[in-house]
Amino acid sequence: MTEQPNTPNDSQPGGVVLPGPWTPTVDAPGEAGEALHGEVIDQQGNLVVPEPAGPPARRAVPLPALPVSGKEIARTAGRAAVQSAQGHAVLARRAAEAATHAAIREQIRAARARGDAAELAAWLDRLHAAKDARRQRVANLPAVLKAAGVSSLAAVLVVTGVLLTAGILVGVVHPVGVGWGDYWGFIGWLLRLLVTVATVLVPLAAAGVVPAWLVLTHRAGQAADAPSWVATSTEVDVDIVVDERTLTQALAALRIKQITDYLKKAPLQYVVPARKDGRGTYALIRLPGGLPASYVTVQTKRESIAASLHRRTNEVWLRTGEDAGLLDVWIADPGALKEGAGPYPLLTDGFVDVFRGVPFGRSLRGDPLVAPLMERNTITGGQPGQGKSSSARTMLAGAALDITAEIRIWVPDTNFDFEYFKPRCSRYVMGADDDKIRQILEDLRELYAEVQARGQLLVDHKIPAVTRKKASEGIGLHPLFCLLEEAHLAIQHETYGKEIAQLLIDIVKLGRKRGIHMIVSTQAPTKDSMPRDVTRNCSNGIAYAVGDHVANDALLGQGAYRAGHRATELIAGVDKGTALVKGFTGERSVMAQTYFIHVDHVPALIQRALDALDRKGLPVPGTDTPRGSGQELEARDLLDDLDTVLGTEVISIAKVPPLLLNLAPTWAPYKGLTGAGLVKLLAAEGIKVPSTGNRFPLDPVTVREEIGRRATADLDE
Ligand SMILES: Nc1ncnc2c1ncn2[C@@H]1O[C@H](COP(=O)(O)OP(=O)(O)OP(=O)(O)O)[C@@H](O)[C@H]1O
Repeated sequence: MTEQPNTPNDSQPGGVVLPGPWTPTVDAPGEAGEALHGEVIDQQGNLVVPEPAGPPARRAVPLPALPVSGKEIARTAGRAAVQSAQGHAVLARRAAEAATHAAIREQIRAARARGDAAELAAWLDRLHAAKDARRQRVANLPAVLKAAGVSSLAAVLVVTGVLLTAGILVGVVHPVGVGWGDYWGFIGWLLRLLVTVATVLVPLAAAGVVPAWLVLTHRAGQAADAPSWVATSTEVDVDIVVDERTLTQALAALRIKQITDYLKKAPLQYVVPARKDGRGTYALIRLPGGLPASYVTVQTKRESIAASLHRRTNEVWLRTGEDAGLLDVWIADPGALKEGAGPYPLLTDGFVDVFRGVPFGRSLRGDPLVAPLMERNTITGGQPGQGKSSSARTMLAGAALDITAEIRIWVPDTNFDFEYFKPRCSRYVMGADDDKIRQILEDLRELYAEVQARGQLLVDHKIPAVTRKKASEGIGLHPLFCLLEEAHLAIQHETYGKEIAQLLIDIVKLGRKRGIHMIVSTQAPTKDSMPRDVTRNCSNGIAYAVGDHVANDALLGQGAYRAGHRATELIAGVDKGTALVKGFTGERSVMAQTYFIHVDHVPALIQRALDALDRKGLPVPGTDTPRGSGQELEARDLLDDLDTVLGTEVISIAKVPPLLLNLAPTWAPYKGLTGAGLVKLLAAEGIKVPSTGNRFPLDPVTVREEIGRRATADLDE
């Protein structure tokens, strides 16, 4: 029987890998602590609650300084009065909604529209419960009033009784003869005191209540449109309250005929009325007249809706709902993007099971996002300085905290971004010179050989893909995470680029089922800088601000731009650390804010992983196998291979690549090799193929002469 991939299991070498998306614990995997799903626990066992994000920052809207005329002042006062009046209507409507249980009824309508029977039943129960509770309150009202009346009467009687008794004692019984006159004088003084207190307090209370009421109604009235005759040119830019009314207005402003005609007859139908959803407002709208939602989700309409609602375009999210006529709307609170993802949850504590994914950031709505890793590859791209390296660092930090995972990092450039990962890596290359790129090529050849070897292991163990259990058995199927940073620099290298590109293609195609995850990072993927077979095989896509739809679709999938999934709307510099990601949730794409791990925080994090390995007496995964050994690392010589496949006759160069491929079918450089490519390779070996009649005939004698020349050169040396 075959096993299900990605089934967590606790029988790995090095101890128990604890479940949970990133399963932080009080100690290293396999040690004392019990797993707590998705919660971060500090060394003392306390739950670490991430700092709550502050309130959304209001954008300051610079207004030109205009001279304020008397007319403007009058209009401003008029507007305040009108809004206060409108506020009464708004409050009355809210009261009516509360009286009719409107909020519950909305949920009932939504559940009915979704066909969610369980949800519908639950909301119907809630409606009945709310109605019963109200009925009960009304039924109890006479008793309550009666009780209040009885209590008041009793209080009056008690006070009167006390005063009378006091009067009798004072006026009649008292031995020193304090008379009735003094007693009535005292009662009169008491009454005057009460009247005085009342005359001071009542106007004071009235003076407070009226302004408070006006402020309340004015605020409520801001949600309604004031008439144009009280509009001024110096209005403050108030936030638009996103509700059914403002959404309808925004849709009406699109001037789409079906919507305009429909609104003349009836209000728009809100399957889910506008309601607070995370850091924004959500609504589901049934578009009228057979209008497909895809007509509204396009860029220009989205911009227009954003303008109507005083939002940035990337704060407005429109999608086609469950059927073509349903428009799914989510509008971020102003400035919600600026809140960021908050601190990385495993900064000081916790470990990970990579089969459950690693912490990545938060969605725009504010939900935590986990990057799935197993059976996947990741491509990340965007303009310089937007956060590509940082997101790769975040993913690899997670991987490093699973002590069963091996990590290999290649940076074909001179930068410090990943230096602190070095002690946790089995292969690490950083540098831009030819030697470094050649080392990267050799490491990729080695990795490709490992892909092949792991394929055989899957066959031997009769499993279609690596599972947690198999990954933990120490049979060479442990999770392996590789990063090729600034991949375009390696792929476009004059000498080694072509082979690197071909190896990448083969590795991303075959590696994922074999427990190998490749992260390729680049700026703007084009057909020259990133083979399409690589982008197509990366089911995780992370797109920071990109310049055009080509880069967008290379990162987020074919057709993403047309369907409105656009990283082109992110603004370079402004939206640092914010990316549109695909493959992380059930949605086609989601706007994500990445956890940012400063380079200086990496050493402690890596040390935690090393300590955990140490406690288990385990080496850093992969470091016990020296480079290039352990696996059958092919090293072929082109001229020797040509000597083998060529006969004695001159042959057209176009016919040679299939012969080479036939000789070494798994040798990456021969895959996809063309006649023109072979001409270039031979030129690099010092053999010039003539173009004669555009046939480029290859003379085997030339090849064998070169082999002979090298042999004697070796002897000469
Ligand atoms: N998630 C984030 N939150 C906050 N700031 C971030 C985030 N990611 C990146 N930054 C900021 O952006 C800067 C650049 O990030 P990073 O080096 O990851 O960008 P890059 O896209 O890899 O750039 P380059 O292509 O030049 O290497 C960081 O130093 C940091 O200040």
